[in-house]
Amino acid sequence: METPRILIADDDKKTRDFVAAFLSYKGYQVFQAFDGQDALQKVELSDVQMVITDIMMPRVNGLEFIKQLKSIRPEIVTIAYSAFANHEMTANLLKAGAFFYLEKPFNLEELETHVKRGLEHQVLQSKSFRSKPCIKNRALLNNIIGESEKMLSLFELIEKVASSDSTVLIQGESGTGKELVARAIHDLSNRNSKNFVAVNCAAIPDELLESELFGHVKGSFTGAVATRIGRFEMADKGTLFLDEIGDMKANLQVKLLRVLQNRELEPVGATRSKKVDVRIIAATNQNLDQMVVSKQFREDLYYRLSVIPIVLPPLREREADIALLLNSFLEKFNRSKQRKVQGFDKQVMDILTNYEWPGNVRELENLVERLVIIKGSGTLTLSDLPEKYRGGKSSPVRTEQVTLPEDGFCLNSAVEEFENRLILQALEKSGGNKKEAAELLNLKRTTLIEKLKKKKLVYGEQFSP
Ligand SMILES: Nc1ncnc2c1ncn2[C@@H]1O[C@H](COP(=O)(O)OP(=O)(O)OP(=O)(O)O)[C@@H](O)[C@H]1O
Repeated sequence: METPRILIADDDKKTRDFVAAFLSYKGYQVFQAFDGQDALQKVELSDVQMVITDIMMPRVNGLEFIKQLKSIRPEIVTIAYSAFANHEMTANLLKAGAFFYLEKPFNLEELETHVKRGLEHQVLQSKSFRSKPCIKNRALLNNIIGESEKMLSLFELIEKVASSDSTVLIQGESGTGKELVARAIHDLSNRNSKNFVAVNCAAIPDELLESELFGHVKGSFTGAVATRIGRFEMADKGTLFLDEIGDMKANLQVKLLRVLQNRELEPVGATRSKKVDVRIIAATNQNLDQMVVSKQFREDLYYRLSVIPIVLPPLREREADIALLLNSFLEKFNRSKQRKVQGFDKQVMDILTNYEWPGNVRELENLVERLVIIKGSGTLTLSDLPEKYRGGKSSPVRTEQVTLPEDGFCLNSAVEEFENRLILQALEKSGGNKKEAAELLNLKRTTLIEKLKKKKLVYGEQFSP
Protein backbone atom coordinates (compact mmCIF):
# COMPACT_ATOMS: atom_id res chain seq x y z
CA MET A 1 0.00 0.00 0.00
CA GLU A 2 1.20 3.54 -0.78
CA THR A 3 2.29 5.67 2.18
CA PRO A 4 -0.67 7.89 3.14
CA ARG A 5 -0.11 11.58 2.39
CA ILE A 6 -1.22 14.13 4.98
CA LEU A 7 -1.19 17.94 4.87
CA ILE A 8 -0.95 19.99 8.07
CA ALA A 9 -2.28 23.55 7.90
CA ASP A 10 -1.42 25.90 10.75
CA ASP A 11 -0.04 29.45 10.86
CA ASP A 12 1.80 28.56 14.06
CA LYS A 13 5.03 27.00 12.78
CA LYS A 14 5.88 25.41 16.14
CA THR A 15 2.65 23.40 16.33
CA ARG A 16 2.88 22.55 12.62
CA ASP A 17 6.44 21.26 12.91
CA PHE A 18 5.58 19.34 16.06
CA VAL A 19 2.59 17.51 14.54
CA ALA A 20 4.50 16.98 11.27
CA ALA A 21 7.52 15.48 13.06
CA PHE A 22 5.29 13.09 15.00
CA LEU A 23 3.36 11.88 11.93
CA SER A 24 6.55 11.55 9.84
CA TYR A 25 8.02 9.45 12.64
CA LYS A 26 4.89 7.27 12.46
CA GLY A 27 5.59 6.64 8.77
CA TYR A 28 3.21 9.08 7.04
CA GLN A 29 4.27 11.37 4.22
CA VAL A 30 3.68 14.85 5.59
CA PHE A 31 3.30 18.23 3.87
CA GLN A 32 2.84 21.64 5.50
CA ALA A 33 0.79 24.76 4.72
CA PHE A 34 0.88 28.06 6.58
CA ASP A 35 -2.83 28.93 6.24
CA GLY A 36 -6.05 27.89 4.49
CA GLN A 37 -5.24 29.60 1.21
CA ASP A 38 -1.84 27.95 1.07
CA ALA A 39 -3.45 24.63 2.00
CA LEU A 40 -5.86 24.81 -0.98
CA GLN A 41 -2.83 25.12 -3.27
CA LYS A 42 -0.87 22.36 -1.62
CA VAL A 43 -3.79 19.93 -1.65
CA GLU A 44 -3.62 19.90 -5.43
CA LEU A 45 0.15 19.94 -5.68
CA SER A 46 0.80 17.18 -3.16
CA ASP A 47 -2.21 14.91 -3.86
CA VAL A 48 -2.98 14.25 -0.17
CA GLN A 49 -5.68 12.00 1.29
CA MET A 50 -6.07 13.93 4.56
CA VAL A 51 -5.72 17.47 5.90
CA ILE A 52 -5.25 18.28 9.57
CA THR A 53 -6.06 21.95 10.05
CA ASP A 54 -6.05 24.60 12.72
CA ILE A 55 -9.22 26.73 12.83
CA MET A 56 -7.77 30.12 13.70
CA MET A 57 -5.66 31.14 10.71
CA PRO A 58 -5.22 34.43 8.80
CA ARG A 59 -6.63 34.96 5.25
CA VAL A 60 -8.67 31.76 4.84
CA ASN A 61 -9.51 30.24 8.24
CA GLY A 62 -9.99 26.52 8.92
CA LEU A 63 -13.78 26.50 8.57
CA GLU A 64 -13.72 28.39 5.28
CA PHE A 65 -10.91 26.13 4.06
CA ILE A 66 -12.92 22.96 4.80
CA LYS A 67 -15.96 24.38 2.98
CA GLN A 68 -13.91 25.22 -0.11
CA LEU A 69 -12.02 21.94 -0.01
CA LYS A 70 -15.24 19.93 0.18
CA SER A 71 -16.64 21.72 -2.85
CA ILE A 72 -13.67 20.73 -5.01
CA ARG A 73 -12.21 17.57 -3.42
CA PRO A 74 -14.95 16.01 -1.27
CA GLU A 75 -13.09 12.72 -0.82
CA ILE A 76 -10.27 14.30 1.21
CA VAL A 77 -10.78 13.74 4.93
CA THR A 78 -10.23 16.67 7.30
CA ILE A 79 -9.47 16.78 11.00
CA ALA A 80 -9.76 20.21 12.61
CA TYR A 81 -8.35 21.50 15.90
CA SER A 82 -8.53 24.69 17.89
CA ALA A 83 -7.90 26.05 21.37
CA PHE A 84 -11.28 27.72 21.68
CA ALA A 85 -14.22 25.82 20.43
CA ASN A 86 -17.82 26.12 21.38
CA HIS A 87 -20.80 24.03 20.51
CA GLU A 88 -21.74 26.23 17.56
CA MET A 89 -18.29 26.06 15.98
CA THR A 90 -18.12 22.27 16.35
CA ALA A 91 -21.56 21.97 14.73
CA ASN A 92 -20.47 24.26 11.86
CA LEU A 93 -17.30 22.27 11.31
CA LEU A 94 -19.10 18.96 11.12
CA LYS A 95 -21.76 20.49 8.88
CA ALA A 96 -19.01 21.74 6.55
CA GLY A 97 -17.78 18.16 6.26
CA ALA A 98 -14.97 17.87 8.85
CA PHE A 99 -14.37 14.26 9.85
CA PHE A 100 -13.36 14.99 13.44
CA TYR A 101 -12.74 17.91 15.74
CA LEU A 102 -10.02 18.01 18.44
CA GLU A 103 -9.58 20.58 21.18
CA LYS A 104 -6.08 21.93 21.88
CA PRO A 105 -3.94 20.86 23.65
CA PHE A 106 -4.40 17.32 22.38
CA ASN A 107 -2.51 14.16 22.92
CA LEU A 108 -0.52 12.99 19.89
CA GLU A 109 -1.46 9.34 20.37
CA GLU A 110 -5.12 10.41 20.36
CA LEU A 111 -4.50 12.35 17.13
CA GLU A 112 -2.99 9.26 15.54
CA THR A 113 -6.06 7.16 16.42
CA HIS A 114 -8.25 9.65 14.54
CA VAL A 115 -5.79 9.82 11.65
CA LYS A 116 -5.99 6.03 11.24
CA ARG A 117 -9.78 6.07 11.43
CA GLY A 118 -9.95 8.98 9.00
CA LEU A 119 -7.73 7.27 6.44
CA GLU A 120 -9.85 4.09 6.58
CA HIS A 121 -12.89 6.27 6.03
CA GLN A 122 -11.11 8.00 3.13
CA VAL A 123 -10.43 4.69 1.34
CA LEU A 124 -14.12 3.75 1.56
CA GLN A 125 -15.26 7.20 0.57
CA SER A 126 -12.96 7.56 -2.42
CA LYS A 127 -14.14 4.14 -3.65
CA SER A 128 -17.70 5.38 -3.52
CA PHE A 129 -16.70 8.59 -5.32
CA ARG A 130 -14.95 6.53 -7.95
CA SER A 131 -17.79 4.09 -8.43
CA LYS A 132 -20.15 6.89 -9.32
CA PRO A 133 -18.12 9.57 -11.10
CA CYS A 134 -20.71 12.26 -11.55
CA ILE A 135 -19.65 13.82 -14.83
CA LYS A 136 -22.85 15.31 -16.18
CA ASN A 137 -21.57 17.01 -19.29
CA ARG A 138 -19.11 14.50 -20.73
CA ALA A 139 -20.26 15.50 -24.21
CA LEU A 140 -19.10 19.08 -23.64
CA LEU A 141 -15.75 17.75 -22.43
CA ASN A 142 -15.53 15.51 -25.46
CA ASN A 143 -12.36 16.93 -26.90
CA ILE A 144 -10.45 16.18 -23.71
CA ILE A 145 -9.45 12.56 -24.09
CA GLY A 146 -8.83 10.50 -20.97
CA GLU A 147 -10.28 7.78 -18.82
CA SER A 148 -7.62 7.39 -16.12
CA GLU A 149 -8.70 8.12 -12.57
CA LYS A 150 -6.76 11.38 -12.60
CA MET A 151 -8.63 12.52 -15.72
CA LEU A 152 -12.03 11.48 -14.35
CA SER A 153 -11.46 13.56 -11.23
CA LEU A 154 -10.27 16.39 -13.47
CA PHE A 155 -13.58 16.27 -15.41
CA GLU A 156 -15.53 16.44 -12.15
CA LEU A 157 -13.43 19.36 -10.99
CA ILE A 158 -13.90 21.23 -14.28
CA GLU A 159 -17.65 20.89 -13.95
CA LYS A 160 -17.64 22.12 -10.38
CA VAL A 161 -15.45 25.15 -10.98
CA ALA A 162 -17.09 26.13 -14.27
CA SER A 163 -20.21 27.49 -12.61
CA SER A 164 -18.39 29.23 -9.76
CA ASP A 165 -17.05 32.27 -11.68
CA SER A 166 -13.91 32.18 -9.49
CA THR A 167 -10.43 32.82 -10.82
CA VAL A 168 -8.64 29.59 -11.73
CA LEU A 169 -4.91 28.86 -11.92
CA ILE A 170 -4.01 25.85 -14.07
CA GLN A 171 -0.56 24.42 -13.52
CA GLY A 172 1.07 21.62 -15.46
CA GLU A 173 3.94 20.78 -17.78
CA SER A 174 3.89 21.99 -21.35
CA GLY A 175 1.51 20.04 -23.58
CA THR A 176 -0.66 18.63 -20.79
CA GLY A 177 -3.77 20.40 -22.07
CA LYS A 178 -3.99 23.57 -19.97
CA GLU A 179 -5.59 25.61 -22.75
CA LEU A 180 -8.00 22.79 -23.52
CA VAL A 181 -9.09 22.71 -19.88
CA ALA A 182 -9.47 26.50 -19.79
CA ARG A 183 -11.75 26.34 -22.84
CA ALA A 184 -13.79 23.54 -21.29
CA ILE A 185 -14.32 25.62 -18.13
CA HIS A 186 -15.52 28.52 -20.28
CA ASP A 187 -17.79 26.26 -22.38
CA LEU A 188 -19.44 24.86 -19.27
CA SER A 189 -19.86 28.25 -17.59
CA ASN A 190 -22.66 30.79 -17.78
CA ARG A 191 -20.31 32.95 -19.83
CA ASN A 192 -20.22 30.52 -22.77
CA SER A 193 -22.24 32.76 -25.10
CA LYS A 194 -19.53 35.45 -24.79
CA ASN A 195 -15.89 35.44 -25.88
CA PHE A 196 -13.10 33.16 -24.72
CA VAL A 197 -9.97 35.25 -25.34
CA ALA A 198 -6.52 33.69 -25.01
CA VAL A 199 -3.30 35.65 -24.46
CA ASN A 200 0.12 34.03 -24.37
CA CYS A 201 2.04 36.34 -22.02
CA ALA A 202 5.41 34.79 -22.96
CA ALA A 203 4.87 35.21 -26.66
CA ILE A 204 4.04 38.92 -26.76
CA PRO A 205 7.03 41.29 -26.45
CA ASP A 206 7.07 42.89 -22.99
CA GLU A 207 6.69 46.43 -24.29
CA LEU A 208 3.49 45.52 -26.18
CA LEU A 209 1.80 43.30 -23.59
CA GLU A 210 0.25 46.14 -21.57
CA SER A 211 -1.51 47.68 -24.56
CA GLU A 212 -2.44 44.21 -25.83
CA LEU A 213 -4.17 43.48 -22.51
CA PHE A 214 -5.66 46.85 -21.62
CA GLY A 215 -5.84 48.60 -25.00
CA HIS A 216 -4.53 52.08 -25.84
CA VAL A 217 -5.71 55.47 -26.98
CA LYS A 218 -4.60 56.98 -30.26
CA GLY A 219 -1.22 58.69 -30.05
CA SER A 220 -0.31 57.29 -26.62
CA PHE A 221 2.95 55.86 -28.01
CA THR A 222 4.75 55.65 -31.35
CA GLY A 223 2.76 53.28 -33.48
CA ALA A 224 -0.55 53.85 -31.65
CA VAL A 225 -2.12 55.23 -34.82
CA ALA A 226 -5.66 54.48 -33.68
CA THR A 227 -7.46 53.80 -30.43
CA ARG A 228 -7.64 50.04 -29.83
CA ILE A 229 -9.44 47.97 -27.24
CA GLY A 230 -7.43 45.36 -25.38
CA ARG A 231 -8.04 41.67 -24.78
CA PHE A 232 -9.68 42.39 -21.42
CA GLU A 233 -12.43 44.34 -23.13
CA MET A 234 -12.74 41.74 -25.89
CA ALA A 235 -13.41 39.22 -23.15
CA ASP A 236 -16.01 41.41 -21.38
CA LYS A 237 -18.72 39.16 -19.83
CA GLY A 238 -16.67 36.22 -21.06
CA THR A 239 -13.37 34.58 -20.09
CA LEU A 240 -9.78 35.77 -20.44
CA PHE A 241 -7.15 33.03 -20.57
CA LEU A 242 -3.72 34.31 -19.50
CA ASP A 243 -1.29 31.62 -20.62
CA GLU A 244 2.34 31.52 -19.38
CA ILE A 245 1.49 33.97 -16.60
CA GLY A 246 4.87 33.22 -14.93
CA ASP A 247 6.55 35.20 -17.72
CA MET A 248 4.73 38.43 -16.93
CA LYS A 249 7.09 41.21 -15.88
CA ALA A 250 6.84 42.82 -12.43
CA ASN A 251 5.38 46.19 -13.58
CA LEU A 252 2.55 44.45 -15.41
CA GLN A 253 1.92 42.09 -12.51
CA VAL A 254 1.05 45.18 -10.41
CA LYS A 255 -1.35 46.46 -13.09
CA LEU A 256 -3.03 43.08 -13.45
CA LEU A 257 -3.43 42.85 -9.69
CA ARG A 258 -5.16 46.24 -9.71
CA VAL A 259 -7.61 45.11 -12.39
CA LEU A 260 -8.40 41.95 -10.44
CA GLN A 261 -8.98 43.95 -7.26
CA ASN A 262 -11.01 46.81 -8.72
CA ARG A 263 -12.54 45.14 -11.76
CA GLU A 264 -11.61 48.17 -13.83
CA LEU A 265 -8.73 49.00 -16.13
CA GLU A 266 -6.98 51.97 -17.64
CA PRO A 267 -6.02 51.72 -21.34
CA VAL A 268 -2.47 52.98 -22.10
CA GLY A 269 -2.63 56.77 -22.39
CA ALA A 270 -6.21 57.02 -21.08
CA THR A 271 -7.20 59.38 -18.33
CA ARG A 272 -10.27 57.50 -17.16
CA SER A 273 -10.72 53.88 -16.16
CA LYS A 274 -13.28 51.44 -17.57
CA LYS A 275 -15.31 48.76 -15.80
CA VAL A 276 -14.85 45.18 -17.00
CA ASP A 277 -16.58 41.94 -16.09
CA VAL A 278 -14.13 39.19 -16.98
CA ARG A 279 -13.45 35.77 -15.55
CA ILE A 280 -9.72 35.09 -15.42
CA ILE A 281 -8.19 31.70 -16.00
CA ALA A 282 -4.39 31.78 -15.77
CA ALA A 283 -1.95 29.02 -16.64
CA THR A 284 1.73 28.29 -16.27
CA ASN A 285 4.20 25.48 -16.65
CA GLN A 286 6.58 27.13 -14.20
CA ASN A 287 6.68 26.57 -10.47
CA LEU A 288 4.91 29.76 -9.31
CA ASP A 289 5.27 28.72 -5.68
CA GLN A 290 9.03 28.90 -6.03
CA MET A 291 8.87 32.07 -8.10
CA VAL A 292 7.00 33.71 -5.20
CA VAL A 293 9.74 32.61 -2.79
CA SER A 294 12.46 33.96 -5.12
CA LYS A 295 10.42 37.18 -5.54
CA GLN A 296 10.03 36.79 -9.30
CA PHE A 297 6.25 36.61 -8.96
CA ARG A 298 4.16 38.78 -6.64
CA GLU A 299 2.72 36.85 -3.74
CA ASP A 300 -0.49 38.94 -3.62
CA LEU A 301 -1.14 38.32 -7.33
CA TYR A 302 -0.43 34.62 -6.91
CA TYR A 303 -3.12 34.33 -4.24
CA ARG A 304 -5.58 36.38 -6.28
CA LEU A 305 -5.10 34.07 -9.25
CA SER A 306 -5.05 30.76 -7.46
CA VAL A 307 -8.47 30.92 -5.83
CA ILE A 308 -9.10 27.56 -7.49
CA PRO A 309 -5.89 25.73 -8.34
CA ILE A 310 -5.95 22.93 -10.90
CA VAL A 311 -2.88 20.79 -11.47
CA LEU A 312 -2.74 18.77 -14.69
CA PRO A 313 -0.81 15.51 -14.38
CA PRO A 314 1.96 14.80 -16.90
CA LEU A 315 1.18 12.03 -19.37
CA ARG A 316 3.77 9.68 -17.85
CA GLU A 317 1.66 9.63 -14.67
CA ARG A 318 -1.45 8.42 -16.52
CA GLU A 319 -0.29 5.48 -18.55
CA ALA A 320 -3.90 4.31 -18.72
CA ASP A 321 -4.64 7.15 -21.16
CA ILE A 322 -1.81 6.58 -23.62
CA ALA A 323 -3.42 3.82 -25.75
CA LEU A 324 -6.70 5.75 -25.84
CA LEU A 325 -4.93 8.92 -26.98
CA LEU A 326 -2.91 7.05 -29.62
CA ASN A 327 -6.01 5.42 -31.07
CA SER A 328 -8.14 8.57 -30.92
CA PHE A 329 -5.50 10.66 -32.72
CA LEU A 330 -4.98 7.85 -35.24
CA GLU A 331 -8.69 7.99 -36.07
CA LYS A 332 -8.67 11.80 -36.18
CA PHE A 333 -5.69 12.02 -38.56
CA ASN A 334 -6.89 9.13 -40.74
CA ARG A 335 -10.05 11.18 -41.24
CA SER A 336 -8.50 14.62 -41.70
CA LYS A 337 -5.56 13.47 -43.83
CA GLN A 338 -7.56 10.88 -45.76
CA ARG A 339 -5.32 7.96 -44.80
CA LYS A 340 -6.13 4.39 -43.81
CA VAL A 341 -3.62 3.40 -41.15
CA GLN A 342 -5.06 0.43 -39.26
CA GLY A 343 -3.31 0.73 -35.93
CA PHE A 344 -0.18 0.11 -33.89
CA ASP A 345 1.27 -3.38 -33.51
CA LYS A 346 1.79 -4.66 -29.98
CA GLN A 347 5.50 -3.87 -29.83
CA VAL A 348 4.92 -0.24 -30.85
CA MET A 349 2.04 0.09 -28.41
CA ASP A 350 4.23 -1.27 -25.58
CA ILE A 351 7.11 1.07 -26.43
CA LEU A 352 4.87 4.12 -26.63
CA THR A 353 3.01 3.22 -23.45
CA ASN A 354 6.31 3.04 -21.56
CA TYR A 355 7.79 6.15 -23.13
CA GLU A 356 8.28 9.19 -20.84
CA TRP A 357 6.54 11.77 -23.11
CA PRO A 358 8.47 14.87 -21.98
CA GLY A 359 6.30 16.93 -24.37
CA ASN A 360 3.12 15.26 -23.03
CA VAL A 361 -0.03 15.06 -25.20
CA ARG A 362 1.23 17.63 -27.70
CA GLU A 363 4.24 15.40 -28.47
CA LEU A 364 2.02 12.32 -28.78
CA GLU A 365 -0.43 14.10 -31.07
CA ASN A 366 2.38 15.37 -33.33
CA LEU A 367 3.97 11.94 -33.51
CA VAL A 368 0.71 10.26 -34.54
CA GLU A 369 0.08 12.94 -37.18
CA ARG A 370 3.53 12.35 -38.70
CA LEU A 371 3.18 8.55 -38.58
CA VAL A 372 -0.25 8.61 -40.22
CA ILE A 373 0.88 10.91 -43.04
CA ILE A 374 4.05 8.97 -43.80
CA LYS A 375 2.63 5.45 -43.42
CA GLY A 376 -0.65 6.05 -45.27
CA SER A 377 -2.06 2.54 -44.73
CA GLY A 378 -1.35 -0.75 -42.95
CA THR A 379 -0.21 -1.32 -39.38
CA LEU A 380 2.48 0.77 -37.70
CA THR A 381 5.50 -1.34 -36.72
CA LEU A 382 8.80 -0.68 -34.97
CA SER A 383 10.57 0.46 -38.13
CA ASP A 384 8.00 3.26 -38.58
CA LEU A 385 8.97 4.87 -35.28
CA PRO A 386 11.53 7.69 -35.25
CA GLU A 387 14.86 6.70 -33.71
CA LYS A 388 14.34 8.48 -30.39
CA TYR A 389 11.25 6.41 -29.56
CA ARG A 390 12.93 3.14 -30.50
CA GLY A 391 15.97 3.86 -28.37
CA GLY A 392 13.82 4.97 -25.45
CA LYS A 393 15.79 8.21 -25.17
CA SER A 394 13.68 11.26 -24.48
CA SER A 395 16.04 13.95 -25.68
CA PRO A 396 18.35 13.77 -28.70
CA VAL A 397 20.30 16.77 -27.47
CA ARG A 398 23.46 15.65 -25.65
CA THR A 399 23.56 18.21 -22.87
CA GLU A 400 26.02 16.07 -20.88
CA GLN A 401 28.71 17.07 -23.37
CA VAL A 402 28.44 20.69 -22.29
CA THR A 403 31.00 21.63 -19.63
CA LEU A 404 31.21 24.78 -17.59
CA PRO A 405 34.42 26.75 -18.34
CA GLU A 406 36.81 27.21 -15.37
CA ASP A 407 36.06 30.93 -15.08
CA GLY A 408 32.29 30.46 -15.59
CA PHE A 409 30.19 32.06 -18.33
CA CYS A 410 26.92 33.95 -18.89
CA LEU A 411 24.14 31.36 -18.57
CA ASN A 412 21.42 33.57 -20.02
CA SER A 413 23.20 34.35 -23.26
CA ALA A 414 24.34 30.72 -23.63
CA VAL A 415 20.74 29.50 -23.22
CA GLU A 416 19.51 32.16 -25.63
CA GLU A 417 22.08 31.13 -28.22
CA PHE A 418 21.26 27.45 -27.76
CA GLU A 419 17.53 28.19 -28.23
CA ASN A 420 18.15 30.33 -31.31
CA ARG A 421 20.28 27.67 -32.94
CA LEU A 422 17.69 24.94 -32.37
CA ILE A 423 14.89 27.15 -33.69
CA LEU A 424 16.86 27.92 -36.85
CA GLN A 425 17.75 24.24 -37.30
CA ALA A 426 14.08 23.30 -37.01
CA LEU A 427 13.19 25.91 -39.65
CA GLU A 428 16.00 24.63 -41.84
CA LYS A 429 14.68 21.10 -41.55
CA SER A 430 11.12 22.11 -42.32
CA GLY A 431 12.17 24.28 -45.27
CA GLY A 432 10.83 27.36 -43.46
CA ASN A 433 7.44 25.83 -42.65
CA LYS A 434 6.62 27.22 -39.19
CA LYS A 435 3.96 24.65 -38.31
CA GLU A 436 6.35 21.78 -38.97
CA ALA A 437 9.22 23.55 -37.22
CA ALA A 438 7.01 24.12 -34.16
CA GLU A 439 6.15 20.40 -34.13
CA LEU A 440 9.83 19.45 -34.24
CA LEU A 441 10.40 21.68 -31.20
CA ASN A 442 7.23 20.62 -29.44
CA LEU A 443 5.95 24.18 -29.35
CA LYS A 444 2.65 25.74 -30.33
CA ARG A 445 2.87 27.32 -33.78
CA THR A 446 1.90 30.71 -32.34
CA THR A 447 4.57 30.43 -29.63
CA LEU A 448 7.23 29.80 -32.28
CA ILE A 449 6.03 32.74 -34.38
CA GLU A 450 6.08 35.07 -31.39
CA LYS A 451 9.52 33.79 -30.35
CA LEU A 452 10.81 34.59 -33.83
CA LYS A 453 9.34 38.09 -33.57
CA LYS A 454 10.67 38.65 -30.08
CA LYS A 455 14.15 37.44 -31.00
CA LYS A 456 14.00 39.17 -34.39
CA LEU A 457 15.11 35.90 -36.00
CA VAL A 458 14.52 35.47 -39.69
CA TYR A 459 14.84 32.13 -41.42
CA GLY A 460 17.21 32.26 -44.35
CA GLU A 461 19.32 35.04 -42.83
CA GLN A 462 22.62 34.12 -41.20
CA PHE A 463 22.21 34.13 -37.43
CA SER A 464 25.06 35.60 -35.44
CA PRO A 465 24.73 35.46 -31.65
N1 LIG B 1 -6.41 15.21 -22.79
C1 LIG B 1 -6.27 15.62 -24.06
N2 LIG B 1 -7.07 15.13 -25.03
C2 LIG B 1 -6.94 15.53 -26.31
N3 LIG B 1 -6.02 16.41 -26.74
C3 LIG B 1 -5.19 16.92 -25.83
C4 LIG B 1 -5.27 16.57 -24.43
N4 LIG B 1 -4.34 17.25 -23.76
C5 LIG B 1 -3.70 18.01 -24.67
N5 LIG B 1 -4.20 17.81 -25.90
C6 LIG B 1 -3.73 18.42 -27.17
O1 LIG B 1 -2.34 18.65 -27.00
C7 LIG B 1 -1.98 19.92 -27.54
C8 LIG B 1 -1.43 20.79 -26.42
O2 LIG B 1 -2.50 21.15 -25.56
P1 LIG B 1 -2.57 22.60 -24.87
O3 LIG B 1 -2.13 23.66 -25.82
O4 LIG B 1 -3.88 22.75 -24.21
O5 LIG B 1 -1.40 22.37 -23.77
P2 LIG B 1 -0.78 23.39 -22.75
O6 LIG B 1 -0.62 22.66 -21.46
O7 LIG B 1 -1.58 24.66 -22.75
O8 LIG B 1 0.66 23.63 -23.39
P3 LIG B 1 1.68 24.89 -23.20
O9 LIG B 1 2.05 24.94 -21.73
O10 LIG B 1 2.85 24.50 -24.05
O11 LIG B 1 0.96 26.11 -23.66
C9 LIG B 1 -3.24 20.50 -28.18
O12 LIG B 1 -3.26 20.18 -29.53
C10 LIG B 1 -4.37 19.79 -27.44
O13 LIG B 1 -5.51 19.70 -28.23
